[in-house]
Parts: sequence; C-alpha cells; structure tokens
Amino acid sequence: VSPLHLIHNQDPWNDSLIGGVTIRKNERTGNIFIARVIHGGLADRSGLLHPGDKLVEVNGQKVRGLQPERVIQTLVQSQGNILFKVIPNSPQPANSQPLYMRAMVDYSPLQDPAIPCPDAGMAFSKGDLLEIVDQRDIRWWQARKLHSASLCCGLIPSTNQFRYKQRELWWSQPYQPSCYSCGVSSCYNTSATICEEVLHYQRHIDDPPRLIVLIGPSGVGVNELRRRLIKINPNTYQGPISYTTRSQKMGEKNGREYNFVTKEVFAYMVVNHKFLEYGEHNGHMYGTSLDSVKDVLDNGKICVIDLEPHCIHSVRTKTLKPYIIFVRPPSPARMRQTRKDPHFLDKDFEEIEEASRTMEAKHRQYFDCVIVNDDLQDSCMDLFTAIQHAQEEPQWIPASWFAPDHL
Ligand SMILES: Nc1ncnc2c1ncn2[C@@H]1O[C@H](COP(=O)(O)OP(=O)(O)OP(=O)(O)O)[C@@H](O)[C@H]1O
Repeated sequence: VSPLHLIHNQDPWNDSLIGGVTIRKNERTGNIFIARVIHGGLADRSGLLHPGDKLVEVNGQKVRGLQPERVIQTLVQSQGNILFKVIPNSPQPANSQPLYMRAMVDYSPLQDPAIPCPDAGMAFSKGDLLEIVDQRDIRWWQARKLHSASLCCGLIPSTNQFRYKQRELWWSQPYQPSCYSCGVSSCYNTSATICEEVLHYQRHIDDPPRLIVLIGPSGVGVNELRRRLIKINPNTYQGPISYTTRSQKMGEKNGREYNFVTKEVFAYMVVNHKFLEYGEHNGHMYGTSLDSVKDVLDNGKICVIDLEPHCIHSVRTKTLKPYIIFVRPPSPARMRQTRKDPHFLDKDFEEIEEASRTMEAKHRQYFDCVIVNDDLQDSCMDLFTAIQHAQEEPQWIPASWFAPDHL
C-alpha cells in the first residue's frame, strides 16, 4: 500500500474528474478503482496513479463500499493537499506510437448517454485533427486536438464504440434525418465512420502532383478562379478535357475544347465507371473522366478540376491524392459590391451564402483548405499559395492512401 500526495487543483475541469482521474466501483467487492488517468491531467503529470490502482483511503477516510459520487464529493470539498492511499496495479503500456485521426462527424460528450464520465469527454467537430494517445480501453479512447493550446486529453468514443452505437440505433429507431441522442450528428448513417486515420505526407519530387479540386456553391466563382489560374500559368496548370454528347460547334476541335462522343459511347463510359463526375446540361451529357485527369498528370502538369461535393468520394484515391479547396462566398453585402455580372439578383447572393453554409456543414471534413472569394485578385493569389502548399509542404492525408494495393 503506497500513500500518495496530490495537490488539489482548483481548475473546474479537474474538480469534476478528481484531479484528472475517473473512478469506478466494483459492485461485487465494493472496491473503488482508478478507471482511467486522463493524459495531460493533474494525476498523469504526477505519474503516481495508474488505471486499475485500488483506492483504499482518501485523506484518511476508507473508501471501500462508498459510491464513487461520494468519493468525488469528498475530493471536491478538500482544500490543498489530498492524501490517497492506493494499492498499485502494474501499469499497462499506452500506445507506443500515437495515432492521428481526422474527425468525420461532430461529437458532443454532453449529449452522449453512453460516455462513462461526460466531464472527461472531449467535444470535436468534423475536420478536427485528433491525436489518439490511449487506446487501451476498446470503447473509449483518450485524445487531444492537434493545434490546440491544451495538452490535456479527453475521452472520445473509439471506432468500435461508434459502430456499436450506430448498429444499436439502426435497429431501435425509425428513420431520423439527424440524431443527437448519441452525441454524434448524423449517427444514423451506418456506413459513416467517426474518424479517419491520417498520416503526415510530404510529396516526393518524383511523385505525380496532387490533384487540385475546387468545390463551392454555384455562382461563387469556382470556374472563374480555375480559368484565371490556368490562363496565368498554362505551363504549370491544366484542366482535363471533358466529354460531351453535344455536337461540335464551328471552330471547336475534338480533344481540345471537349472530347465529342455519341450518347451510346457516353452511356458505355458511365456503366464502366470511367467518370469522376458526370451530369446533364441543356439536354446534353457532360463528364470528367479519370483518364483525362491522368493525361494531365502524365504531362507533368498540375490538374485542377471543379467538382460537385457528392462526387468527392470518386477522387479520394491513393493515385490522385486530391487536395480539396472549398471556395466560400464573402457576405451577401460584399458580393453585391464585387459581382458586376448583371445576371445576379439580390436573392442570388443570399442563396449562394445559404448553399455554402449547407455544403460546408455537410462536407467540411474533406476540405484541406478554405478560400473566401472576395476580391478576385486576392483570391487568385490565395489559390496559388494553397496549391503550392499542397504540392511542397507536408499535409495530413488518409492513411489508407499508403496501404498496399492488395489490401
Ligand atoms: N471574386 C469575384 N469578383 C467579381 N466577380 C466574380 C468573382 N468571382 C467570380 N465572379 C464572377 O461571378 C460569375 C460567376 O462565376 P463562375 O461562373 O466562376 O461561378 P461558378 O462558381 O463556377 O458557378 P457555376 O458552377 O454555376 O458556373 C462570373 O461572371 C464571374 O466572372
């Protein structure tokens, strides 16, 4: 039995966790155990308490048989030194290598009835980069947000726990477009994952350039930015030649403006999954094929495409390693000032803003970068800088893009 001294921290986060540990009662024996030690918290920094340690006394008071809430109350009320008497458990090693994940959903521990200790939970939003520092509990991991000022970790559901929760909900509930009952928005989608493992990737000089994908609400200026970028530096950037079923106009050359094909050929290409994206406009079909993107890359140029957000999955492959840039509109008032196109009506600017908000809420976990298209020249510069970063600086990309092909 070893007596330990911990200084009680007045930080309210630690108060509710009793100095950065959560405790649990064994209902059969009445013993109280340390369930987990929160990484970066007070107890962790002391190095004195470990998961599985049996708590015998707190400030001289025996705790066996007490409810955990009662023990917490004693601790919350104590001032200054706290004396724990514990029977240590041999500590298990935490992960030797931290795991890095990108959050694919929004999560709030306060809305998750399954979490063992909501105060110890960590909220996160789609797109946040998380460092998973402890996976010893198969249901609840300890994680911290990268680029956050706090070194302290919080509990998040493991991928197993998330899947289990999704399956449970799928069987128990009628259809709900969005569900907050497990703390996770859009948890009803059984194919969703809570996080995607990511690795820090530095493109090698011999690797093909990453595909640059521009996404934004219709009218925000995605095409304008893309056109300008290619026009300013045609030796570096290029767009793929699209396929169309519309007839060739005077002055157009097959393979230059478009690849002109018959409806039958187009349909054949659709069935054989040749297109990253395709759609209909004015009664004609248009499509961007994977092969035409590869042609640009094979020419040693940076391929820049614009894409509808529902087609993001078609480009998220290890071959293309896309860098996805979301083009966001400025405020409607700013759009009114900057957009000189007479086709725009006042209500269009409100609609563009609304569409942008919806698009971002749904897909922001896939965006590597966001550009606000306010002043056109500034936005072109921002785009140029973002593309340079994508090609020349280390970026977080899905770990699956490194997996061997046969897996
Ligand atoms: N920053 C800007 N300042 C002023 N005008 C802009 C700016 N960006 C785009 N525009 C103008 O706004 C109009 C719409 O731009 P664009 O055609 O690129 O939109 P889009 O996002 O590609 O939408 P769609 O997919 O519907 O064509 C064009 O007239 C374009 O010149």
